[in-house]
Amino acid sequence: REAGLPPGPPTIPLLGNLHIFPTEFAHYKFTEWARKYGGIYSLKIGPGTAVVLTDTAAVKELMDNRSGSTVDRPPMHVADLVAGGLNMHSLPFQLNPRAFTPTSDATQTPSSSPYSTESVRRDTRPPETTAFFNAQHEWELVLEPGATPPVDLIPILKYVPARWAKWKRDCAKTRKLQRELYFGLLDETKERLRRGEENGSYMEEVLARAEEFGLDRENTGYLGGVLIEGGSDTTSSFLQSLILAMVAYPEAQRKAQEEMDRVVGEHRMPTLEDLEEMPYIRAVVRETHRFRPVAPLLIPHSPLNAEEVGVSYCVTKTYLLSRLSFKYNGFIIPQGATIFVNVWGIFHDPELYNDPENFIPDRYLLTENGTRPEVDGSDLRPTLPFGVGRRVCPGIHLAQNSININAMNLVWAFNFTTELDGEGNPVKLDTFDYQKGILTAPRPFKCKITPRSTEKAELIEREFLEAADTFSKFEFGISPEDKAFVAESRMRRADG
Ligand code: HEM
Repeated sequence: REAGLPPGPPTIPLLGNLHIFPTEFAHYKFTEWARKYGGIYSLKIGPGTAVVLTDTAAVKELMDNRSGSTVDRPPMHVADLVAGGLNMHSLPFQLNPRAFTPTSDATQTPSSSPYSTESVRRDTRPPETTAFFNAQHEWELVLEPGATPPVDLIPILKYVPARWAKWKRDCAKTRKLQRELYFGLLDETKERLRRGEENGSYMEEVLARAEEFGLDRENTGYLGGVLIEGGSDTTSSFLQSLILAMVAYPEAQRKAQEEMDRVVGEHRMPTLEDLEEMPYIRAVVRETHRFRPVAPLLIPHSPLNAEEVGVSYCVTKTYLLSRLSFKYNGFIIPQGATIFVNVWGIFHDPELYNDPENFIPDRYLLTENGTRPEVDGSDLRPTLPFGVGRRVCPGIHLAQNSININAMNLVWAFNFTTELDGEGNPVKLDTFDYQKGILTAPRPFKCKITPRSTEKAELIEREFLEAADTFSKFEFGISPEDKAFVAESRMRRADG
Protein backbone atom coordinates (compact mmCIF):
# COMPACT_ATOMS: atom_id res chain seq x y z
CA ARG A 1 0.00 0.00 0.00
CA GLU A 2 1.52 3.27 -1.12
CA ALA A 3 2.22 5.99 1.43
CA GLY A 4 -0.63 8.47 1.78
CA LEU A 5 -3.43 6.02 1.07
CA PRO A 6 -5.99 5.40 3.79
CA PRO A 7 -5.04 2.41 5.98
CA GLY A 8 -6.43 -1.06 5.32
CA PRO A 9 -5.89 -4.78 5.70
CA PRO A 10 -2.27 -5.94 5.30
CA THR A 11 -1.30 -6.59 1.69
CA ILE A 12 0.76 -9.30 0.04
CA PRO A 13 3.09 -8.74 -2.93
CA LEU A 14 1.45 -8.30 -6.33
CA LEU A 15 -2.07 -9.25 -5.24
CA GLY A 16 -2.42 -6.61 -2.52
CA ASN A 17 -5.72 -7.56 -0.86
CA LEU A 18 -7.10 -9.44 -3.83
CA HIS A 19 -6.81 -12.81 -2.10
CA ILE A 20 -9.11 -11.67 0.71
CA PHE A 21 -11.57 -9.64 -1.38
CA PRO A 22 -15.05 -11.11 -0.73
CA THR A 23 -16.77 -12.78 -3.68
CA GLU A 24 -20.30 -12.34 -2.32
CA PHE A 25 -22.12 -10.11 0.18
CA ALA A 26 -19.11 -7.75 0.10
CA HIS A 27 -20.88 -5.28 2.41
CA TYR A 28 -20.54 -7.64 5.38
CA LYS A 29 -16.76 -7.93 5.02
CA PHE A 30 -16.44 -4.21 4.19
CA THR A 31 -18.30 -3.42 7.40
CA GLU A 32 -16.13 -5.76 9.47
CA TRP A 33 -13.04 -4.03 8.05
CA ALA A 34 -14.57 -0.59 8.70
CA ARG A 35 -14.86 -1.42 12.40
CA LYS A 36 -11.19 -2.38 12.38
CA TYR A 37 -9.54 0.14 10.00
CA GLY A 38 -11.92 3.08 10.31
CA GLY A 39 -14.49 5.06 8.35
CA ILE A 40 -12.07 5.58 5.44
CA TYR A 41 -9.89 2.66 4.48
CA SER A 42 -8.35 1.35 1.31
CA LEU A 43 -7.99 -2.01 -0.36
CA LYS A 44 -5.29 -2.85 -2.87
CA ILE A 45 -6.51 -4.94 -5.76
CA GLY A 46 -3.31 -5.68 -7.61
CA PRO A 47 -2.00 -2.26 -8.62
CA GLY A 48 -5.46 -0.69 -8.33
CA THR A 49 -7.01 0.93 -5.29
CA ALA A 50 -10.48 0.82 -3.79
CA VAL A 51 -11.52 3.23 -1.04
CA VAL A 52 -14.38 2.30 1.28
CA LEU A 53 -16.28 5.08 3.05
CA THR A 54 -18.26 4.17 6.15
CA ASP A 55 -17.94 7.55 7.83
CA THR A 56 -20.94 9.87 7.49
CA ALA A 57 -18.88 13.09 7.56
CA ALA A 58 -16.59 11.75 4.80
CA VAL A 59 -19.58 10.65 2.69
CA LYS A 60 -21.19 14.07 3.03
CA GLU A 61 -18.00 15.99 2.26
CA LEU A 62 -16.53 13.80 -0.48
CA MET A 63 -19.61 12.43 -2.19
CA ASP A 64 -22.19 15.21 -1.73
CA ASN A 65 -20.29 18.48 -1.24
CA ARG A 66 -17.44 17.56 -3.59
CA SER A 67 -19.64 15.55 -5.90
CA GLY A 68 -18.12 17.29 -8.92
CA SER A 69 -14.93 15.38 -8.17
CA THR A 70 -16.44 12.01 -7.27
CA VAL A 71 -19.30 11.73 -9.74
CA ASP A 72 -17.67 9.37 -12.21
CA ARG A 73 -18.01 5.60 -12.39
CA PRO A 74 -14.96 3.35 -12.38
CA PRO A 75 -14.43 1.37 -15.57
CA MET A 76 -16.68 -1.71 -15.51
CA HIS A 77 -15.51 -4.11 -18.18
CA VAL A 78 -18.16 -6.70 -17.29
CA ALA A 79 -20.94 -4.09 -17.64
CA ASP A 80 -19.48 -3.09 -21.00
CA LEU A 81 -19.39 -6.70 -22.17
CA VAL A 82 -23.08 -6.99 -21.33
CA ALA A 83 -24.39 -3.61 -22.41
CA GLY A 84 -21.76 -2.39 -24.87
CA GLY A 85 -21.05 0.68 -22.74
CA LEU A 86 -24.67 1.80 -22.88
CA ASN A 87 -25.91 1.02 -19.40
CA MET A 88 -26.72 4.28 -17.67
CA HIS A 89 -25.62 3.04 -14.23
CA SER A 90 -22.08 2.51 -15.44
CA LEU A 91 -21.81 5.35 -17.94
CA PRO A 92 -19.12 7.94 -17.27
CA PHE A 93 -20.44 11.34 -16.31
CA GLN A 94 -19.78 13.24 -19.56
CA LEU A 95 -23.19 12.72 -21.09
CA ASN A 96 -25.28 14.98 -23.22
CA PRO A 97 -27.40 16.25 -20.33
CA ARG A 98 -30.26 17.22 -22.64
CA ALA A 99 -30.82 13.60 -23.57
CA PHE A 100 -31.39 12.64 -19.97
CA THR A 101 -33.56 15.50 -18.74
CA PRO A 102 -36.91 14.10 -17.67
CA THR A 103 -39.42 15.53 -20.11
CA SER A 104 -42.55 13.53 -19.54
CA ASP A 105 -44.46 12.10 -16.64
CA ALA A 106 -41.95 9.29 -16.08
CA THR A 107 -41.26 10.51 -12.59
CA GLN A 108 -44.86 10.88 -11.52
CA THR A 109 -47.15 8.24 -10.21
CA PRO A 110 -50.85 8.14 -9.50
CA SER A 111 -51.67 8.88 -5.87
CA SER A 112 -53.01 5.40 -5.35
CA SER A 113 -52.09 2.27 -7.24
CA PRO A 114 -54.94 -0.21 -7.31
CA TYR A 115 -52.61 -3.01 -8.37
CA SER A 116 -50.40 -2.54 -5.41
CA THR A 117 -52.07 -5.01 -3.11
CA GLU A 118 -52.03 -7.67 -5.81
CA SER A 119 -48.50 -8.83 -5.25
CA VAL A 120 -44.92 -7.72 -4.93
CA ARG A 121 -43.92 -9.88 -7.88
CA ARG A 122 -46.81 -11.46 -9.72
CA ASP A 123 -47.31 -15.12 -8.94
CA THR A 124 -48.65 -15.88 -12.42
CA ARG A 125 -45.84 -14.82 -14.66
CA PRO A 126 -46.43 -13.96 -18.30
CA PRO A 127 -43.41 -14.64 -20.56
CA GLU A 128 -42.25 -10.99 -20.61
CA THR A 129 -42.12 -10.88 -16.83
CA THR A 130 -40.20 -14.13 -16.65
CA ALA A 131 -37.81 -12.86 -19.33
CA PHE A 132 -37.33 -9.68 -17.38
CA PHE A 133 -36.59 -11.36 -14.06
CA ASN A 134 -34.21 -13.85 -15.69
CA ALA A 135 -32.26 -11.11 -17.46
CA GLN A 136 -32.31 -8.88 -14.41
CA HIS A 137 -31.17 -11.57 -12.01
CA GLU A 138 -28.22 -12.53 -14.22
CA TRP A 139 -27.29 -8.85 -14.51
CA GLU A 140 -27.41 -8.26 -10.75
CA LEU A 141 -25.14 -11.26 -10.22
CA VAL A 142 -22.63 -9.96 -12.77
CA LEU A 143 -22.56 -6.52 -11.12
CA GLU A 144 -22.01 -7.72 -7.54
CA PRO A 145 -18.64 -6.45 -6.27
CA GLY A 146 -16.15 -9.31 -6.13
CA ALA A 147 -18.41 -11.73 -8.03
CA THR A 148 -16.25 -11.55 -11.16
CA PRO A 149 -12.44 -11.31 -11.37
CA PRO A 150 -11.11 -7.72 -11.07
CA VAL A 151 -10.59 -7.29 -14.81
CA ASP A 152 -10.58 -3.51 -14.59
CA LEU A 153 -7.70 -3.44 -12.17
CA ILE A 154 -5.78 -6.34 -13.71
CA PRO A 155 -6.54 -5.81 -17.43
CA ILE A 156 -4.63 -8.87 -18.63
CA LEU A 157 -7.52 -10.98 -17.35
CA LYS A 158 -9.65 -9.57 -20.20
CA TYR A 159 -7.71 -11.76 -22.60
CA VAL A 160 -8.51 -15.08 -20.93
CA PRO A 161 -10.50 -17.10 -23.49
CA ALA A 162 -14.19 -17.52 -22.72
CA ARG A 163 -13.92 -21.29 -22.37
CA TRP A 164 -11.78 -20.78 -19.25
CA ALA A 165 -13.64 -17.76 -17.95
CA LYS A 166 -17.13 -18.49 -16.64
CA TRP A 167 -17.64 -14.78 -16.04
CA LYS A 168 -17.27 -14.12 -19.76
CA ARG A 169 -19.85 -16.76 -20.59
CA ASP A 170 -22.18 -15.30 -17.94
CA CYS A 171 -21.79 -11.84 -19.49
CA ALA A 172 -22.59 -13.18 -22.97
CA LYS A 173 -25.70 -14.96 -21.63
CA THR A 174 -26.86 -11.84 -19.78
CA ARG A 175 -26.29 -9.70 -22.87
CA LYS A 176 -28.43 -12.01 -24.97
CA LEU A 177 -31.28 -12.07 -22.43
CA GLN A 178 -31.13 -8.33 -21.89
CA ARG A 179 -31.12 -7.44 -25.57
CA GLU A 180 -33.97 -9.80 -26.39
CA LEU A 181 -36.02 -8.11 -23.71
CA TYR A 182 -35.08 -4.45 -24.30
CA PHE A 183 -35.28 -4.52 -28.08
CA GLY A 184 -38.30 -6.81 -28.06
CA LEU A 185 -40.16 -4.24 -25.96
CA LEU A 186 -38.90 -1.40 -28.15
CA ASP A 187 -40.17 -3.10 -31.29
CA GLU A 188 -43.46 -3.80 -29.60
CA THR A 189 -43.88 -0.11 -28.77
CA LYS A 190 -43.02 0.89 -32.33
CA GLU A 191 -45.49 -1.64 -33.66
CA ARG A 192 -48.20 -0.33 -31.35
CA LEU A 193 -47.52 3.22 -32.53
CA ARG A 194 -47.77 2.07 -36.15
CA ARG A 195 -51.19 0.69 -35.32
CA GLY A 196 -52.13 4.09 -33.87
CA GLU A 197 -52.52 2.75 -30.32
CA GLU A 198 -50.73 5.43 -28.30
CA ASN A 199 -51.05 5.25 -24.51
CA GLY A 200 -48.94 8.25 -23.50
CA SER A 201 -46.02 6.18 -22.20
CA TYR A 202 -42.56 7.58 -21.61
CA MET A 203 -41.05 5.49 -24.41
CA GLU A 204 -43.48 6.98 -26.92
CA GLU A 205 -42.04 10.39 -26.16
CA VAL A 206 -38.47 9.09 -26.29
CA LEU A 207 -39.17 7.60 -29.72
CA ALA A 208 -40.90 10.74 -30.96
CA ARG A 209 -37.92 12.90 -29.93
CA ALA A 210 -35.12 10.46 -30.65
CA GLU A 211 -33.78 12.54 -33.52
CA GLU A 212 -33.87 15.76 -31.52
CA PHE A 213 -31.77 14.10 -28.81
CA GLY A 214 -29.54 12.22 -31.22
CA LEU A 215 -30.63 8.82 -29.94
CA ASP A 216 -30.15 5.87 -32.26
CA ARG A 217 -31.77 2.43 -31.86
CA GLU A 218 -29.11 1.25 -29.40
CA ASN A 219 -29.49 4.33 -27.17
CA THR A 220 -33.28 4.19 -27.28
CA GLY A 221 -33.46 0.50 -26.42
CA TYR A 222 -31.08 0.88 -23.49
CA LEU A 223 -32.75 4.05 -22.24
CA GLY A 224 -36.03 2.18 -21.90
CA GLY A 225 -34.36 -0.96 -20.57
CA VAL A 226 -32.37 0.80 -17.90
CA LEU A 227 -35.51 2.40 -16.52
CA ILE A 228 -37.24 -0.96 -16.21
CA GLU A 229 -34.08 -2.33 -14.67
CA GLY A 230 -33.58 0.56 -12.25
CA GLY A 231 -37.20 0.74 -11.27
CA SER A 232 -38.61 -2.73 -10.83
CA ASP A 233 -36.31 -5.02 -8.89
CA THR A 234 -35.29 -2.19 -6.57
CA THR A 235 -38.84 -1.39 -5.52
CA SER A 236 -39.90 -5.04 -5.25
CA SER A 237 -36.78 -5.89 -3.22
CA PHE A 238 -37.65 -3.10 -0.80
CA LEU A 239 -41.23 -4.33 -0.42
CA GLN A 240 -40.10 -7.90 0.17
CA SER A 241 -37.81 -6.68 2.96
CA LEU A 242 -40.69 -4.67 4.40
CA ILE A 243 -42.93 -7.76 4.48
CA LEU A 244 -40.12 -9.80 6.03
CA ALA A 245 -39.79 -7.15 8.76
CA MET A 246 -43.55 -7.06 9.35
CA VAL A 247 -43.59 -10.84 9.86
CA ALA A 248 -40.47 -10.90 12.03
CA TYR A 249 -41.45 -7.87 14.14
CA PRO A 250 -45.19 -8.17 14.92
CA GLU A 251 -45.08 -5.32 17.43
CA ALA A 252 -43.99 -2.88 14.69
CA GLN A 253 -46.73 -4.25 12.44
CA ARG A 254 -49.32 -3.74 15.18
CA LYS A 255 -48.29 -0.10 15.72
CA ALA A 256 -48.34 0.60 11.96
CA GLN A 257 -51.83 -0.91 11.66
CA GLU A 258 -53.07 1.08 14.64
CA GLU A 259 -51.96 4.28 12.92
CA MET A 260 -53.60 3.16 9.66
CA ASP A 261 -56.87 2.47 11.40
CA ARG A 262 -56.81 5.82 13.16
CA VAL A 263 -56.09 7.87 10.01
CA VAL A 264 -57.70 5.84 7.20
CA GLY A 265 -60.20 3.47 8.79
CA GLU A 266 -62.21 0.72 7.08
CA HIS A 267 -64.15 2.51 4.40
CA ARG A 268 -61.50 3.68 1.94
CA MET A 269 -57.98 2.78 0.87
CA PRO A 270 -54.99 4.93 1.86
CA THR A 271 -53.70 7.70 -0.42
CA LEU A 272 -50.33 9.44 -0.45
CA GLU A 273 -51.92 12.51 1.15
CA ASP A 274 -52.47 10.43 4.32
CA LEU A 275 -48.74 10.05 4.80
CA GLU A 276 -48.46 13.54 6.27
CA GLU A 277 -50.42 12.30 9.29
CA MET A 278 -48.57 8.99 9.60
CA PRO A 279 -45.26 9.42 11.40
CA TYR A 280 -45.10 5.72 12.26
CA ILE A 281 -45.55 4.55 8.66
CA ARG A 282 -42.89 7.05 7.57
CA ALA A 283 -40.66 5.60 10.28
CA VAL A 284 -41.37 2.04 9.05
CA VAL A 285 -40.27 3.01 5.54
CA ARG A 286 -37.07 4.66 6.75
CA GLU A 287 -36.32 1.76 9.08
CA THR A 288 -36.73 -0.69 6.18
CA HIS A 289 -34.18 1.33 4.18
CA ARG A 290 -31.83 1.22 7.17
CA PHE A 291 -32.42 -2.41 8.12
CA ARG A 292 -32.00 -3.80 4.57
CA PRO A 293 -30.81 -1.04 2.19
CA VAL A 294 -31.63 -2.06 -1.39
CA ALA A 295 -28.15 -1.09 -2.61
CA PRO A 296 -25.88 -1.74 0.40
CA LEU A 297 -22.78 -0.34 -1.36
CA LEU A 298 -24.69 1.97 -3.74
CA ILE A 299 -23.09 1.75 -7.21
CA PRO A 300 -19.31 2.37 -7.11
CA HIS A 301 -18.11 5.91 -7.85
CA SER A 302 -14.76 7.13 -9.05
CA PRO A 303 -12.87 10.45 -9.04
CA LEU A 304 -13.53 12.49 -12.16
CA ASN A 305 -10.64 13.59 -14.33
CA ALA A 306 -9.11 16.98 -13.77
CA GLU A 307 -11.60 18.90 -11.66
CA GLU A 308 -10.40 20.03 -8.28
CA VAL A 309 -7.66 17.44 -8.08
CA GLY A 310 -4.50 18.32 -6.30
CA VAL A 311 -1.31 17.11 -7.86
CA SER A 312 0.40 14.83 -5.41
CA TYR A 313 3.38 12.75 -6.24
CA CYS A 314 3.55 9.67 -4.18
CA VAL A 315 6.37 7.43 -5.12
CA THR A 316 7.12 4.17 -3.48
CA LYS A 317 10.20 2.14 -4.31
CA THR A 318 8.98 1.03 -7.69
CA TYR A 319 5.60 2.56 -8.28
CA LEU A 320 4.27 5.99 -8.98
CA LEU A 321 0.89 5.88 -7.29
CA SER A 322 -0.85 8.58 -9.18
CA ARG A 323 0.01 11.99 -10.42
CA LEU A 324 -3.54 13.16 -10.20
CA SER A 325 -5.30 12.41 -7.00
CA PHE A 326 -7.25 14.30 -4.47
CA LYS A 327 -6.97 14.60 -0.78
CA TYR A 328 -9.28 14.25 2.14
CA ASN A 329 -8.26 14.55 5.77
CA GLY A 330 -4.64 13.96 4.80
CA PHE A 331 -5.41 10.81 2.83
CA ILE A 332 -4.83 10.49 -0.90
CA ILE A 333 -7.61 9.16 -3.09
CA PRO A 334 -5.90 8.39 -6.38
CA GLN A 335 -7.27 9.02 -9.82
CA GLY A 336 -8.92 5.84 -11.05
CA ALA A 337 -9.74 4.52 -7.57
CA THR A 338 -13.05 2.77 -7.03
CA ILE A 339 -15.02 4.44 -4.23
CA PHE A 340 -17.54 2.30 -2.34
CA VAL A 341 -20.03 4.10 -0.11
CA ASN A 342 -20.73 1.50 2.55
CA VAL A 343 -24.32 2.40 3.34
CA TRP A 344 -24.77 -0.97 5.03
CA GLY A 345 -21.90 -0.26 7.41
CA ILE A 346 -23.26 3.19 8.23
CA PHE A 347 -26.79 1.92 8.87
CA HIS A 348 -25.57 -0.93 11.04
CA ASP A 349 -23.05 1.04 13.08
CA PRO A 350 -23.76 0.47 16.80
CA GLU A 351 -22.10 3.81 17.60
CA LEU A 352 -24.72 5.59 15.49
CA TYR A 353 -27.78 3.42 16.14
CA ASN A 354 -29.06 1.63 19.21
CA ASP A 355 -29.49 -2.08 18.58
CA PRO A 356 -28.87 -1.72 14.80
CA GLU A 357 -29.49 -5.39 13.97
CA ASN A 358 -33.12 -5.14 15.02
CA PHE A 359 -36.03 -3.55 13.17
CA ILE A 360 -37.15 -0.68 15.42
CA PRO A 361 -39.07 2.05 13.52
CA ASP A 362 -39.57 3.99 16.77
CA ARG A 363 -35.96 5.21 16.54
CA TYR A 364 -37.10 7.59 13.76
CA LEU A 365 -39.70 9.10 16.09
CA LEU A 366 -37.03 9.88 18.67
CA THR A 367 -34.42 11.59 16.46
CA GLU A 368 -34.53 12.96 12.94
CA ASN A 369 -32.19 10.39 11.44
CA GLY A 370 -32.94 7.58 13.86
CA THR A 371 -29.55 7.85 15.55
CA ARG A 372 -28.84 7.56 19.27
CA PRO A 373 -30.00 10.75 21.03
CA GLU A 374 -26.47 11.56 22.21
CA VAL A 375 -25.02 11.27 18.69
CA ASP A 376 -24.94 14.05 16.10
CA GLY A 377 -26.64 12.41 13.12
CA SER A 378 -26.80 15.56 11.01
CA ASP A 379 -24.39 14.24 8.36
CA LEU A 380 -27.03 11.66 7.42
CA ARG A 381 -29.99 12.44 5.19
CA PRO A 382 -33.22 10.52 4.51
CA THR A 383 -32.33 10.01 0.83
CA LEU A 384 -28.94 8.36 1.45
CA PRO A 385 -30.26 4.89 0.38
CA PHE A 386 -30.80 6.43 -3.07
CA GLY A 387 -27.20 7.45 -3.56
CA VAL A 388 -24.90 10.42 -3.32
CA GLY A 389 -24.10 13.68 -5.07
CA ARG A 390 -24.99 14.20 -8.71
CA ARG A 391 -25.31 10.48 -9.21
CA VAL A 392 -28.28 10.18 -6.87
CA CYS A 393 -31.03 7.91 -8.23
CA PRO A 394 -32.96 9.80 -10.93
CA GLY A 395 -36.02 7.64 -10.18
CA ILE A 396 -36.11 8.72 -6.53
CA HIS A 397 -39.49 10.50 -6.62
CA LEU A 398 -41.22 7.72 -8.50
CA ALA A 399 -39.59 5.19 -6.18
CA GLN A 400 -40.52 7.00 -2.98
CA ASN A 401 -44.13 7.44 -4.05
CA SER A 402 -44.32 3.84 -5.12
CA ILE A 403 -42.75 2.53 -1.91
CA ASN A 404 -44.92 4.73 0.30
CA ILE A 405 -48.26 3.91 -1.30
CA ASN A 406 -47.43 0.19 -1.47
CA ALA A 407 -46.27 0.11 2.16
CA MET A 408 -49.47 1.88 3.22
CA ASN A 409 -51.73 -0.40 1.19
CA LEU A 410 -50.04 -3.56 2.45
CA VAL A 411 -50.18 -2.57 6.11
CA TRP A 412 -53.76 -1.32 5.80
CA ALA A 413 -55.03 -4.42 4.04
CA PHE A 414 -53.23 -7.46 5.42
CA ASN A 415 -51.96 -9.26 8.47
CA PHE A 416 -48.51 -10.75 7.96
CA THR A 417 -47.74 -13.70 10.20
CA THR A 418 -45.34 -16.61 10.35
CA GLU A 419 -46.35 -19.82 8.62
CA LEU A 420 -46.97 -22.80 10.92
CA ASP A 421 -45.12 -26.07 10.43
CA GLY A 422 -46.77 -29.53 10.38
CA GLU A 423 -46.93 -29.53 14.17
CA GLY A 424 -48.48 -26.10 14.42
CA ASN A 425 -45.32 -24.32 15.53
CA PRO A 426 -44.35 -21.00 13.87
CA VAL A 427 -41.70 -21.45 11.16
CA LYS A 428 -38.66 -19.48 12.28
CA LEU A 429 -37.68 -16.70 9.89
CA ASP A 430 -34.07 -15.97 9.06
CA THR A 431 -33.98 -12.22 8.43
CA PHE A 432 -30.46 -12.58 7.03
CA ASP A 433 -31.39 -15.08 4.32
CA TYR A 434 -30.72 -12.82 1.34
CA GLN A 435 -29.99 -13.40 -2.35
CA LYS A 436 -26.60 -12.83 -3.91
CA GLY A 437 -26.21 -9.92 -6.29
CA ILE A 438 -25.76 -6.16 -6.22
CA LEU A 439 -29.20 -5.62 -4.65
CA THR A 440 -30.47 -6.69 -1.24
CA ALA A 441 -33.51 -8.93 -1.69
CA PRO A 442 -34.66 -11.67 0.70
CA ARG A 443 -34.70 -15.18 -0.65
CA PRO A 444 -38.27 -16.47 -0.98
CA PHE A 445 -39.68 -17.09 2.49
CA LYS A 446 -42.90 -18.53 3.78
CA CYS A 447 -45.42 -16.41 5.62
CA LYS A 448 -49.17 -16.09 5.93
CA ILE A 449 -50.85 -13.06 4.37
CA THR A 450 -54.52 -12.62 5.24
CA PRO A 451 -56.92 -9.71 4.65
CA ARG A 452 -57.55 -7.85 7.89
CA SER A 453 -61.33 -7.77 7.41
CA THR A 454 -64.02 -8.80 4.93
CA GLU A 455 -64.84 -5.17 4.32
CA LYS A 456 -61.23 -4.45 3.36
CA ALA A 457 -61.10 -7.48 1.09
CA GLU A 458 -64.26 -6.31 -0.70
CA LEU A 459 -62.91 -2.80 -1.07
CA ILE A 460 -59.70 -4.13 -2.67
CA GLU A 461 -61.71 -6.21 -5.14
CA ARG A 462 -63.85 -3.17 -6.02
CA GLU A 463 -60.84 -0.91 -6.52
CA PHE A 464 -59.19 -3.60 -8.67
CA LEU A 465 -62.19 -3.69 -10.97
CA GLU A 466 -62.50 0.09 -11.11
CA ALA A 467 -58.84 0.33 -12.08
CA ALA A 468 -59.51 -1.62 -15.28
CA ASP A 469 -60.03 1.63 -17.23
CA THR A 470 -56.71 3.05 -16.07
CA PHE A 471 -54.76 -0.04 -16.94
CA SER A 472 -56.48 -1.35 -20.04
CA LYS A 473 -54.72 1.18 -22.29
CA PHE A 474 -51.40 -0.38 -21.27
CA GLU A 475 -52.61 -3.85 -22.10
CA PHE A 476 -52.20 -3.59 -25.86
CA GLY A 477 -50.11 -6.16 -27.59
CA ILE A 478 -49.77 -8.35 -24.54
CA SER A 479 -49.36 -12.06 -24.95
CA PRO A 480 -52.45 -14.30 -25.09
CA GLU A 481 -51.46 -15.77 -21.68
CA ASP A 482 -51.31 -12.30 -20.19
CA LYS A 483 -54.62 -11.32 -21.71
CA ALA A 484 -56.23 -14.44 -20.29
CA PHE A 485 -54.71 -13.75 -16.88
CA VAL A 486 -56.12 -10.22 -16.76
CA ALA A 487 -59.54 -11.19 -18.09
CA GLU A 488 -59.83 -14.13 -15.75
CA SER A 489 -58.84 -12.05 -12.68
CA ARG A 490 -61.40 -9.39 -13.53
CA MET A 491 -64.12 -11.91 -14.20
CA ARG A 492 -63.43 -13.80 -11.02
CA ARG A 493 -63.72 -10.61 -9.01
CA ALA A 494 -66.76 -9.29 -10.84
CA ASP A 495 -68.52 -12.61 -10.21
CA GLY A 496 -67.25 -12.79 -6.69
C1 HEM B 1 -36.46 1.43 -3.95
C2 HEM B 1 -36.24 2.02 -5.09
C3 HEM B 1 -34.88 2.50 -5.57
C4 HEM B 1 -33.69 2.56 -4.89
C5 HEM B 1 -33.39 2.20 -3.42
C6 HEM B 1 -32.71 3.06 -5.82
C7 HEM B 1 -31.38 3.29 -5.50
C8 HEM B 1 -30.42 3.72 -6.40
C9 HEM B 1 -29.02 3.90 -6.08
C10 HEM B 1 -28.40 3.64 -4.72
C11 HEM B 1 -28.40 4.32 -7.21
C12 HEM B 1 -26.90 4.63 -7.35
C13 HEM B 1 -26.63 6.02 -6.83
C14 HEM B 1 -25.16 6.35 -6.73
O1 HEM B 1 -24.37 5.84 -7.50
O2 HEM B 1 -24.77 7.17 -5.88
C15 HEM B 1 -29.39 4.41 -8.27
C16 HEM B 1 -29.14 4.79 -9.56
C17 HEM B 1 -30.08 4.78 -10.56
N1 HEM B 1 -31.43 4.53 -10.42
FE1 HEM B 1 -32.40 4.02 -8.73
N2 HEM B 1 -33.31 3.29 -7.03
C18 HEM B 1 -34.64 2.96 -6.92
C19 HEM B 1 -35.60 3.08 -7.91
C20 HEM B 1 -35.37 3.56 -9.18
C21 HEM B 1 -36.41 3.83 -10.17
C22 HEM B 1 -37.91 3.70 -9.90
C23 HEM B 1 -35.76 4.21 -11.33
C24 HEM B 1 -36.31 4.62 -12.67
C25 HEM B 1 -37.55 4.69 -12.99
C26 HEM B 1 -34.34 4.20 -11.05
C27 HEM B 1 -33.37 4.50 -11.96
C28 HEM B 1 -32.02 4.63 -11.68
C29 HEM B 1 -30.99 4.97 -12.67
C30 HEM B 1 -31.21 5.18 -14.17
C31 HEM B 1 -29.77 5.07 -11.97
C32 HEM B 1 -28.38 5.38 -12.55
C33 HEM B 1 -28.08 6.84 -12.37
C34 HEM B 1 -26.64 7.19 -12.72
O3 HEM B 1 -25.77 6.34 -12.73
O4 HEM B 1 -26.37 8.39 -12.96
N3 HEM B 1 -34.14 3.79 -9.74
N4 HEM B 1 -30.62 4.05 -7.74
